[in-house]
Amino acid sequence: MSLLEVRDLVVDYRMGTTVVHALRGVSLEVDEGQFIGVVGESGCGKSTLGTAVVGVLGPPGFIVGGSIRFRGVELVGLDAAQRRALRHRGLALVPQAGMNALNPVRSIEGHFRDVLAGTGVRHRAEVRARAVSLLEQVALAPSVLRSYPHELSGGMRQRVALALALALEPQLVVFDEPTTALDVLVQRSVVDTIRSLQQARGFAAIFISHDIGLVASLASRVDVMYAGEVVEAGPTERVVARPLHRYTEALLGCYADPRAEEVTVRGIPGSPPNLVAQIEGCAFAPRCGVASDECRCPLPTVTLDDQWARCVHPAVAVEGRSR
Ligand SMILES: Nc1ncnc2c1ncn2[C@@H]1O[C@H](COP(=O)(O)OP(=O)(O)OP(=O)(O)O)[C@@H](O)[C@H]1O
Repeated sequence: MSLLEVRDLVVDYRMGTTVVHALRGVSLEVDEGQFIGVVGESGCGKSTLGTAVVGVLGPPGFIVGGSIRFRGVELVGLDAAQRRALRHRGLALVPQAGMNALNPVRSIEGHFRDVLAGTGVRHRAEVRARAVSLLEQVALAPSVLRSYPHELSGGMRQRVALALALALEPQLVVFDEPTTALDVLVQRSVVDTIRSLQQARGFAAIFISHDIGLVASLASRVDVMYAGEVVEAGPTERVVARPLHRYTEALLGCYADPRAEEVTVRGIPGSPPNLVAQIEGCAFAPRCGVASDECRCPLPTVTLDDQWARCVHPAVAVEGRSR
C-alpha cells in the first residue's frame, strides 16, 4: 500500500453559475519517504491538488469525485475536525514564501504556539525549546522567535514556514512553489535545506513547481500536469531525458541548461485552455505542432519502461499503447 493514493480526483471551483473544472481526474501515488515532483504551467491545477491532498481546500473549491487515501484512510468526505486531526498526524503544507503564508500581526513564537498546541505541546518553555530546535534545523537563530513576519526576508519567512510544517512531524509534506518568490541564490539555499531535511527525516514529499529543472534536481519521480490532468509520469531522469508527451517536450524546451555550449530557449505558443469549458481529447492539441483529428478523441495511454503518457503522437517510439 502506498502512503498516499489519489484516484480520479475531480475538483471544481463554483462561483455563481460559473464552474472551473480545476482537476479533471487526477491519479498519483507517493510511497513512504519518496520525493515526487508535480510540474506544469500556471493554472494547470497544481495548487488545487496540493490543497486537496492536505485537506485545506475550501469553498469555492469542492471535491466532486475520486478518492484521496492517506495511510489507507479515505480523506474525501471527512469533516473539518477529522481533517485537522489527520493533519496533526502526518500531513503538512509548506506554502509559497509570500507574507500571506504567515499571520502579519503574530510573532513567529506565536505561530509556533498555535501549531504546537495542535500536537498537545502548550507549556511556554516547551514550546520555546521545540521552536528553537526546529529553527536550528532550518538554519535560523533563536532570536527569530521575537520577530514579526514583516521583519524577516523572504528566504527567512520561507524557512519559518518550513520549520512550522516540521513541527507536525509529518510523514508527507506538500511543498507548493516554496521558492518561487525568492531570488536565485536564496532559492538554492532553501532548496538545499529542503533536500537535507528530507534525507535526514525521511518524510515523503510532493514538490509543486512550474520549473521542471528545479524539480529534476530534487524528485525521483515526476508527474506532469496540464489543464487539470496528469498527462505524463515516470522517473524524473527518464522524463527529462526522454519525454513522451508533446507537452512535456515543450515544457522542457522552455528551460535552458546554462552549461550547454549553445543555449536555445523556446516558449510554448498559445496559452492553456479555459477550464470552464468541457475538453474533449487532448487539452494540449490546439498548441501542439503534431496534433491530428485523433487527438480530439479519447486518448491512448502509451508506456515505455516505467514511464507513461496520454498522447496520440508520443515524442519517441513506445512499447505499449492502451485505451
Ligand atoms: N479560489 C479560486 N476560485 C476560482 N478559481 C480558482 C481558484 N483557485 C484556483 N482557481 C482556478 O483553478 C484552476 C487551477 O488553479 P491552480 O491555482 O490550482 O493552478 P496552479 O497550477 O497551481 O497555478 P499557479 O502555478 O499559478 O499557482 C485555474 O483555472 C484557476 O484559475
